[in-house]
Amino acid sequence: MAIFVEMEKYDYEQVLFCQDKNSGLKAIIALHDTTLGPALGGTRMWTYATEEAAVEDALRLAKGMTYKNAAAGLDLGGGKTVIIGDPRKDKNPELFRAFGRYIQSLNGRYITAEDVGTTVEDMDLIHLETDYVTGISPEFGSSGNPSPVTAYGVYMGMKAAAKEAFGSDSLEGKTVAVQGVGNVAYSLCEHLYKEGAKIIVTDINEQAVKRAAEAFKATAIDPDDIYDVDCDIYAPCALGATINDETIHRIKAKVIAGSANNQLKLPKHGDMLHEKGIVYAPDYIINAGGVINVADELNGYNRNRVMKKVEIIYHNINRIFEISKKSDIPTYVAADRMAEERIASVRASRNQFLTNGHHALSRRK
Ligand SMILES: NC(=O)C1=CN([C@@H]2O[C@H](COP(=O)(O)OP(=O)(O)OC[C@H]3O[C@@H](n4cnc5c(N)ncnc54)[C@H](O)[C@@H]3O)[C@@H](O)[C@H]2O)C=CC1
Ligand SMILES: CC(C)CC(=O)C(=O)O
Repeated sequence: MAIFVEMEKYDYEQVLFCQDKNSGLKAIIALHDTTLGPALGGTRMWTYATEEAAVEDALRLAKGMTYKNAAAGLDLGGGKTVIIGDPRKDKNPELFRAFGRYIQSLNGRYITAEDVGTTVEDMDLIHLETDYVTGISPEFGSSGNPSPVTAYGVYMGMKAAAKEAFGSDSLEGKTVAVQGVGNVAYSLCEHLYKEGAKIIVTDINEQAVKRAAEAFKATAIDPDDIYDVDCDIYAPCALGATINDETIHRIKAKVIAGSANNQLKLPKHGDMLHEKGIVYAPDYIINAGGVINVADELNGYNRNRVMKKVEIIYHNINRIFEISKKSDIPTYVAADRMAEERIASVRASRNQFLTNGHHALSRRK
């Protein structure tokens, strides 16, 4: 990969490669755009097939955070980290502390939190080295694991998408096929189960499937069968790019609404969903609950306030559908438009001359 070509193509601000021989840390922090404020986005730990795949993931995820934070109305930019390694085998306290020092070196330009493969305990280790970390243990006045709040937002967004597709936002009796029953999806299933949805689950981790199948009377299926199953709603809640050339013609659902980041492998897959009349709730709109939750820590955390704020996802998803219908554009394009307009308006107003402490002229006596 020609890294500067890639950075220029999507206008990335900065990419930081971090290594610590002692602990085995190999991390990539990607900062996409800080027009709206410091970049906030989680840290993913994953076994990547190649270093190039890790860089690509960090870049895609960071750009997604810029759009997610902008569309959610947060005064935050977009960034993300990937740590190369197996979260079950390669973690050690020194690794997260070394990573925490790298975050501290960015002096507030980047704030992290959990993502796939990282936990509240990992964030607590990072916190030993820097304050620029959220989702740490509640005893520090923090919000802990963001996943239940992400799940609540996905549930709200799924209801809005159901209303669009079926004329009612009730999920009672609807069949929802959930791919990946990790932190977010387990909590999502709790909401679905309470509302009387029929749940189908799959995961590459057999224990995770068993736990969800037992708790929610869900039907367990093999990972590859999720695309062929008869269902009303497909909820991708594992990794990205599951809507692709191989899967798109197999999906029978009328609605796609799930927590995974970067669900569309390529933009053309969003166009294809639009042509097929499948109601797609754009990933970074529907899964913004987690970041709304951790962002609240920056002002002194209040759970009740957060749960109210997260309900905005229902309205944001509706707004996307309205823009999509009015302009006859795919929903992912409508979402991009909403986010880009907010960033552009802030960027334009920042072009005004400001005599603040950062401007050379303000130091003149
Ligand atoms: N945790 C959060 O608050 C947020 C998470 N997300 C996104 O939601 C998704 C899920 O996140 P978490 O629940 O936190 O992660 P997790 O790691 O707890 O759960 C992911 C699950 O997907 C399973 N999985 C991986 N590949 C699979 C495959 N090919 N087929 C079936 N299952 C597979 C894993 O075994 C795991 O159980 C990720 O894409 C994440 O980036 C987005 C916003 C916030
Ligand atoms: C803090 C996380 C929940 C934010 C993030 O990385 C995401 O929304 O993907």
